[in-house]
Amino acid sequence: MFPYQAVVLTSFGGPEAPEEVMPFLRRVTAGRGVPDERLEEVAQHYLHFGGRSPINEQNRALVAALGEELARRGLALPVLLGNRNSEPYLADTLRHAHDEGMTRILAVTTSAYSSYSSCRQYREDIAGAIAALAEDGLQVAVDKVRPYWNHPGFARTNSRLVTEAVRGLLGRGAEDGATPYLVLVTHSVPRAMDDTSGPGDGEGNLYSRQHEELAAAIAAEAGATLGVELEHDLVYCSRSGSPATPWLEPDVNDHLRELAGRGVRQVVLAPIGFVSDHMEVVFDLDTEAVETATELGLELVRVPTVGTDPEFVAGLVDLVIERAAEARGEEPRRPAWPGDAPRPSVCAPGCCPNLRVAKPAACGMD
Ligand SMILES: CC1=C(CCC(=O)O)c2cc3nc(cc4[nH]c(cc5[nH]c(cc1n2)c(C)c5CCC(=O)O)c(CCC(=O)O)c4C)C(CCC(=O)O)=C3C
Ligand SMILES: [Fe+2]
Repeated sequence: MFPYQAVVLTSFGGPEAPEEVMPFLRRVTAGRGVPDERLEEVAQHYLHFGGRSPINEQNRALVAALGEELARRGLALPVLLGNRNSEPYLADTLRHAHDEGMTRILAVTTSAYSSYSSCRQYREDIAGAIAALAEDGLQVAVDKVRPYWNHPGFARTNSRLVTEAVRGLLGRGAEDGATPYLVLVTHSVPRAMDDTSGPGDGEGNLYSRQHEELAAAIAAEAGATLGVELEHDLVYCSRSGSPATPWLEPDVNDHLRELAGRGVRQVVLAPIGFVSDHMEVVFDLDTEAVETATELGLELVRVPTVGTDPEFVAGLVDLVIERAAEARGEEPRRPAWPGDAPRPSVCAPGCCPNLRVAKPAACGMD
């Protein structure tokens, strides 16, 4: 028996028209201490693209790809989309699912790592959606697949995409024979959020450590495949919040300046922190960082995100099957690369805490 009646791709959401931009930004930042100047700046990023984020279309493509891969494995499971910050909202999606008789649902988030923003906040919003239905006497149960930063489907796909990008640059041949420099990039978060990422017992900084570990593994594997010594750094983009609050650094633009100063001429920029080419990627990287690189005379190649890459999609379906086996009380094989420590599918109590207000969170032991 398959324990779930549907999969819900649980994502951030984004605006699709200019008039949706400010309401979206206010919803995302409610109670999060983001200054108005920052909101106006980010509104301009969206308006630069006609007020439309590419994220929803990308999620719809992933929903379709997941449905096809599930069907290919003999699992005729509906795949739904539920967002945290724009339509279709998660609560509405779960309500429709309940109307169709689906009461046990598996969430797959579009976020791979451990931290409050990338894991617990999704769990809080899942709990909020379940509570909204419960107010109307409707019961749904939601489980979630584990954070998949080190699931081979995500990690190895990133590694292959980086390898292909570096190979492309090597093929063109730098006149001085220099190897391109690999810069891996993810969303910055407040230092306090990173410090508390993970389950307390000496495991803080899980967010930055997971990225560091994957970045090093990719650099080593791509270098070995191509027979070159590939230097790499992990950097951060999309810093928000108050300028007085410390966030993870270095910023990608500052780092490109430093690399150019050290004589680097070619950079491969790999957004390993994101699963699709959404606004952070098309603005903060493809617009802003590309502009910085151009000013510096750096050649920059941006690696694609995993998107709907078949190896990534197959990995997500593997995770669905793994979680279903766990729900049946079995002990499935839980592959991990890099390392040998897959994250638990049910989060530990107090994992990646909300540092502002205590809120109920689903898919965990608290
Ligand atoms: C770790 C992380 C991810 C990766 C994990 C994941 O994917 O979830 C992520 C993804 C995303 N973040 C997104 C958009 C925004 N994030 C903001 C603000 C913030 N993000 C934070 C963290 C993260 N964010 C944090 C700590 C803040 C500060 C406010 C707060 O403490 O919550 C703001 C407010 C304005 C600003 O200041 O930038 C916006 C508009 C979009 C949608 C893009 C699109 O529309 O295409 C996506 C996928
Ligand atoms: Fe964000």
